[in-house]
Amino acid sequence: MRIDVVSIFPEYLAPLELSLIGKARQDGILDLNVHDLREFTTDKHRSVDDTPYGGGAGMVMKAEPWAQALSTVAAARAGDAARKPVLIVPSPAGERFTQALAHELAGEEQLVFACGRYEGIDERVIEWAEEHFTVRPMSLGDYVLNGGEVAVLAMTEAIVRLLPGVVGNPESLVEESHSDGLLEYPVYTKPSSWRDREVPPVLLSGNHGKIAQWRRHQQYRRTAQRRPDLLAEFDAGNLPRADRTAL
Ligand SMILES: CN1CCC[C@H](Cn2ccc3ccc(-c4n[nH]c(N)c4C#N)cc32)C1
Repeated sequence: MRIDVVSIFPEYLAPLELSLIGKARQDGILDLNVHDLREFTTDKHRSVDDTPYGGGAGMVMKAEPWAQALSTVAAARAGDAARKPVLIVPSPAGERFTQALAHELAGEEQLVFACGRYEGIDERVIEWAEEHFTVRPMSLGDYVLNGGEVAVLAMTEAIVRLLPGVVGNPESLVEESHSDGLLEYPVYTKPSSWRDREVPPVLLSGNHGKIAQWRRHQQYRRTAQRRPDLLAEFDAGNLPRADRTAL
């Protein structure tokens, strides 16, 4: 997978050199390219913003630097030339980023992220970009950040970790939160007794059927307690009757 990120703060993306994402880059699984938007300006002040038409607080990001940057990225396309790369525009006004979307986007050959700042990017850029990209405004969550970079860090990690060869044990991707519509079960490790708190005995039993049943039940309990909205969506018909009464 190729990922291109355009930002006025390229150093914000430095954490993508670390840990599993960094290893994916070293292993050739991920080709990550970060571009400084100011490299695509032409004035001596390297201007990327200006005052908003219609008035209002703050500044808006100018269209031309973005068009120059995104055209350069589009030209460096990876994979099937007939398939437009996906341009993800982090925005509080975007579709909500979810684990399902992470899986969908992990199937793309190239992703481009446009990190806005100030009050956002001139809307005509989004309209123009449709010629070269499949444009998807996307929100990390229902709260306001100061720009798109934090969202790109989170989205990139959520997507890239799903690529084959990135996570050591692919099994761990199966039972994690949101992978099957439920929250993940609690985990424990040595020592079995810690500050008078014991590991649930079933986990020490060696009975894999009972352990699996206990873990599934914990998933339902946690989801019911912490995210009843998810349980409403989840097909409760999968829930064994004994587990339902215990919720
Ligand atoms: C129009 N608003 C006004 C308030 C300040 C905003 C700053 N900003 C500028 C670019 C930009 C990009 C993403 C996000 C963002 N916020 N929350 C999320 N989940 C996001 C995501 N993805 C925020 C951003 C812009």
